[in-house]
Amino acid sequence: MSLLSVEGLGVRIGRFQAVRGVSCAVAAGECLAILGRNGAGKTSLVRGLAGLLPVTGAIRLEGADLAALGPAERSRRIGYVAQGVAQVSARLTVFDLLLLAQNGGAFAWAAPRESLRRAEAMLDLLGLQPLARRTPAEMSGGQRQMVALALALVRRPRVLLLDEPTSALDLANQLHLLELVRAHTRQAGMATVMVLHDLNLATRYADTALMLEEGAPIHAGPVAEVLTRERLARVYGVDCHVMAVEGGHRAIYPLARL
Ligand SMILES: Nc1ncnc2c1ncn2[C@@H]1O[C@H](COP(=O)(O)OP(=O)(O)OP(=O)(O)O)[C@@H](O)[C@H]1O
Repeated sequence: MSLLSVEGLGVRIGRFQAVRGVSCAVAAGECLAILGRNGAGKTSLVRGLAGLLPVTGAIRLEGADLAALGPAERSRRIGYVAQGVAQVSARLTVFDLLLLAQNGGAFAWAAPRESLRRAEAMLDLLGLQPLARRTPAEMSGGQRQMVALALALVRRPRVLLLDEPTSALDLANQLHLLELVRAHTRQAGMATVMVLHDLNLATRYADTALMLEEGAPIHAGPVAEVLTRERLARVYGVDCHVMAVEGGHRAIYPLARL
């Protein structure tokens, strides 16, 4: 059974139908990449899944209808890291934020030992120990992007939604973050949905992909089947060389705009 399944999903922004007719499923331990051109509806789709935009159709989490869950339960089960790197004004340190996140945002005078342990483990996992006593205002955009992932993961969600999680990261950190996301997804048996513009990162780290065009799905399946030369030409208007590379991955090299 899929951990996350979506059937006939529509997402509206006000009166605008940003997404329509999306059906897909993500198994426990797998990563789905949401792909498509600017304005295709990728962010709207993940915001709909996160409960931040009104949806039609069905979203099921471990077989249960998501609409039946209250907002607190929903946010406990679904971790969401938004697009862009927000300027957080809170004068709280990364460590405090990691404790607060585990408590559903509620302040507690004394954090349980388990929460302290988990916050430490998350700092270690993401290599964020040197930043533990800093506030987000005292960090770079890329560092804040790593912290945003830590804040989502520390709550141990069943579904992780990431909107362009590597947009502010250098080459090494792009790989570091996505390796970590994939390993954590497998190990925790989560379902991860990530919007990615970098098709090479998608072929390397996603198991499956969903390509959107003008709000509608045009292809879904194993990532290698979705990212073919013909489809890239049609969707992006770019002729690409799609090569098999070491590790069984594919590399996509853009040759020319068509
Ligand atoms: N507040 C809004 N009101 C009306 N339409 C909107 C609003 N916000 C976004 N849209 C439109 O919804 C469509 C989908 O936007 P969305 O942000 O989901 O696209 P995207 O695929 O994530 O794009 P990008 O790759 O540029 O981030 C776009 O055509 C956009 O112009």
